[in-house]
Amino acid sequence: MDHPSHDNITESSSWEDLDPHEFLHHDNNNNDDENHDSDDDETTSWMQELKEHWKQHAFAVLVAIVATAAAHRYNISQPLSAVPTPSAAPTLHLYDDAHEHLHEYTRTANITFCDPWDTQDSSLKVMDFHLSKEYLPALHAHSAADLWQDVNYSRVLSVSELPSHPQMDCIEQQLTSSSLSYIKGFTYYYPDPSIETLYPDYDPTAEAKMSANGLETKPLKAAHLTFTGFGVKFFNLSPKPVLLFWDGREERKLVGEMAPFDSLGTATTPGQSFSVTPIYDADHAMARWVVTADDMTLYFEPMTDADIQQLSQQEQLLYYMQKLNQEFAKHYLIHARRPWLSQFPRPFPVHSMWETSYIHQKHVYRDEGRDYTLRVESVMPKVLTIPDFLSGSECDNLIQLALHEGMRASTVAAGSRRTMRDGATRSSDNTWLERGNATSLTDTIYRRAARLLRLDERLLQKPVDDEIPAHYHSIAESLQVVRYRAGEEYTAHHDFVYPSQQLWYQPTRFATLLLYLNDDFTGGHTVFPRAVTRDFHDGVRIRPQKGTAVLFYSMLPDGNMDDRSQHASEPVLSGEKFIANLWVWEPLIN
Ligand SMILES: O=C(O)CCC(=O)C(=O)O
Ligand SMILES: [Fe+2]
Repeated sequence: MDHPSHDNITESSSWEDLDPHEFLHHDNNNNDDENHDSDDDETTSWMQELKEHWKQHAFAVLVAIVATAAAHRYNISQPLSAVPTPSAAPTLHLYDDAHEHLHEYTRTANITFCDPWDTQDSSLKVMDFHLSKEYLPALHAHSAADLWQDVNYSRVLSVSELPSHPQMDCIEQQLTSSSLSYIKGFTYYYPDPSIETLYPDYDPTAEAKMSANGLETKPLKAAHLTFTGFGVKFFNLSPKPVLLFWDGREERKLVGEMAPFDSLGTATTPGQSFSVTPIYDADHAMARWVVTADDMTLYFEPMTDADIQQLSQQEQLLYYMQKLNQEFAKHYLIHARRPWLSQFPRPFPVHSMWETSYIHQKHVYRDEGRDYTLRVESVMPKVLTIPDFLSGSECDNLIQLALHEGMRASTVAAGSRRTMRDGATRSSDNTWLERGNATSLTDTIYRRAARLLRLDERLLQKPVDDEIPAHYHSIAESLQVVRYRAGEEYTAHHDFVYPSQQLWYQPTRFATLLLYLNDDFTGGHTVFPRAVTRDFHDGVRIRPQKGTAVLFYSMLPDGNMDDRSQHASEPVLSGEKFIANLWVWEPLIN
């Protein structure tokens, strides 16, 4: 979803820079079009697209308001049991019978400002973090959103007084009863497993004996990876929307639009250049970066203290929510030694994950009278294969269904709300197959997938707006069938999305179930170029086999996105490759 930038490196730029202060004080309403010739370039067409998008967006907000009100009317479910839900404003409860796993879902579920708890999960470790007192209102906003289940913070943002919350009481106690000048919090993080644990039959004593006997030993070390890519996340800490560009040597490409106080992510390699421009003037950059492997979160931060004072109360809150995330990310990086790509606070994944303790670990489960075997291909990232997940005729029928539906050029994400065609990144074509009725092949596959994922199959149903109680929420997309012809590929990318910070439940893709529908072609292997092994510099490569499923997780058990889940489809050399993707979201679909 998050697509890579290309390999050229910008050396000089042919457009001028703009003082961010001009931008902050620019009147969007009057001057939207001032710097545009009417019809001469591509810029004009995507500008029109953007304008169209903003028009549609206004409509989407209206729909959201109506949906929220409708949800309230239908009174979908019980409120949180532990905390009273104030009754004044409409709330969208996330629970119903099919969503018990979401019971007590709260954004701040795994942070505490009171006494830290013991770790229940041995793969997680407790970490502490310190926050400046200026983040108090932002923390308060998150806890209030938890109380109210305020899906898009609209309620939190519309009141001047937020309700009290036990966590906030703990912070107050901390600040009054001790001499702490900062807020001290606790959460868990997922430490990378050590290389020894990936190879449990490795015997270090054998090695010591060998070297004592003068024999050459090969200590267990992670292979040095040749691929240098990673995910970067850009933040717009300004009260206006901006455009993010990738700046190549000869061309610029729009990565997407960043809403005020929001972010955008992409996959890239060290040395790539990016810039931010006003939405009304794509020719003038206000900030530029050349990304390095040390800096994966990049901030467009044009405001002075005086500008911040000028912001409305809501804008200030959004600003400090983003600064809170930035502050937490520093602590996370120190403990976990990887960038924080989620949005703090972010609870752990609510869906279960298969244990991936060591490479080639096996799990067997029984479904409809048959045993299925999962084999761990990689622990970092978590990748498993399931041979014969589909039968040969199921694969053939899926291909036929897709061809009948009609294949169109594949697109990649451009921000959280748009997609675009980018043939250099993803040259395949694809189609979407909806989950059908109980007798259809697609329904069979969704049910089988639900049992593999150990999820209630109702969660994988398409949401039906006018049947709110049972089917309102879904965690699965339609089945995407992809065809790659010779020469076509999908360069290294992540499947997760970077949700807007203004979405309380932070929806993102959690797992990918990738189904190989044929294998009568050459090339087209799936590669995880950042997978840690002792042997391979290219990570882990999986050779497509008809009927085999690949299950991999885009999230880590601590709620962070797994940057190592980056993967690619190598170019097909001859023949045609067909796959199907089933994407599962967490906690709910956006
Ligand atoms: O075709 C493959 O092997 C990978 C496809 C993929 O990563 C995707 O469609 O997101
Ligand atoms: Fe993918």
